[in-house]
Amino acid sequence: MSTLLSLQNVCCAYDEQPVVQDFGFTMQPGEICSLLGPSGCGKTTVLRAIAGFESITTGVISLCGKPLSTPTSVKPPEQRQIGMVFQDYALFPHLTVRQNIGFGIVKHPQRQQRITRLLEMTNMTAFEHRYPHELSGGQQQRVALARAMATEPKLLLLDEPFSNLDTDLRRRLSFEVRQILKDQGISAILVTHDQEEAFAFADQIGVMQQGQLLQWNTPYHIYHEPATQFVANFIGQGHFLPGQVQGKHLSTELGLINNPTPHRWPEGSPIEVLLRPDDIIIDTASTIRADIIYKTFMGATTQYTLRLKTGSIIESVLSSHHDYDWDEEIGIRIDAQHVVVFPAPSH
Ligand SMILES: Nc1ncnc2c1ncn2[C@@H]1O[C@H](COP(=O)(O)OP(=O)(O)OP(=O)(O)O)[C@@H](O)[C@H]1O
Repeated sequence: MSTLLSLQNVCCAYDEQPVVQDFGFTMQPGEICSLLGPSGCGKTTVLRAIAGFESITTGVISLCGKPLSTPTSVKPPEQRQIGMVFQDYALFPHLTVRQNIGFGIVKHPQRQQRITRLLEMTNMTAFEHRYPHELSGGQQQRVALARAMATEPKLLLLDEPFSNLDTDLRRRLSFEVRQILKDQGISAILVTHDQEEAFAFADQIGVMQQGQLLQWNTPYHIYHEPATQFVANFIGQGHFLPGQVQGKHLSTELGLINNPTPHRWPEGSPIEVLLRPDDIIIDTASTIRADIIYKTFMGATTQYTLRLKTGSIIESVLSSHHDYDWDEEIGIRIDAQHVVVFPAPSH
């Protein structure tokens, strides 16, 4: 399959101040990706460079093998066959839903049929004669999506499109939009700082920090095999427990753990093991004891914050059928499928 989008060694700067550095990834047709990272890390700048609103200082951005941006040439946004959906919907207030959707396809030979199809696809047929101010936030975002899809772009760029909506609607709409994109085979890049949204929406996720791409992989691999400590901390919950390399194992205060990379560090090297809440289970017979210092009931599960005898803090998530009390001492053990280890930071 030929590559849809490729970024190679892309750098972007504002007033000669670099904000995106040596950025690179590729996307296949039909893929949905997400750029995830803390505020100010450069997500929107990358998206705007792909759309053609920002120039690049090094590297190349190509679509279907043809360069869109190089440091010396920038194809204008309207010639890129790339659609964009923004956080604030950006609908035309004086146009109806139908007119908004049809705005970019005035010369389309089957304009009315296409609009009707897009109205159906986004479940907005009943609202076609309304104006944007007569719509809810979720409905406005559906119209913005239909308008962006009207021109049949090769790629859709979604810049925090759900962030103005309340949590419940955000989850539902992002699920719906993913279905529409997948049904239509439309490729998309979602920019978000909400990791749950990125996990639910994207086939591939790029985690960014300070203008750099730290890891580009599936949500599963990003969660279970984070490439750096920053990714491990940023994604999901978890605590690092200190330990040492001991043969094929890692020696920790929770006992010996299988070392997934036994040849990586010499015997005795200080390391840190990432333990996710689902890696720690209750075992009443265990000699490893921990005190419950905090407990959060979450419906189907309860999350316990546990203090080990050394003072280290870890977390455990359990079915809420079990109900342990604050301050209760419980037996625990590790049941980790994916052990993530980093060298201990040198102080
Ligand atoms: N027009 C601009 N002029 C100068 N600096 C800018 C401009 N736009 C963004 N920046 C800076 O570039 C960096 C990256 O900004 P960007 O908007 O790409 O980050 P982001 O990851 O999308 O952030 P957020 O999640 O808060 O939207 C930030 O430090 C920001 O202050």
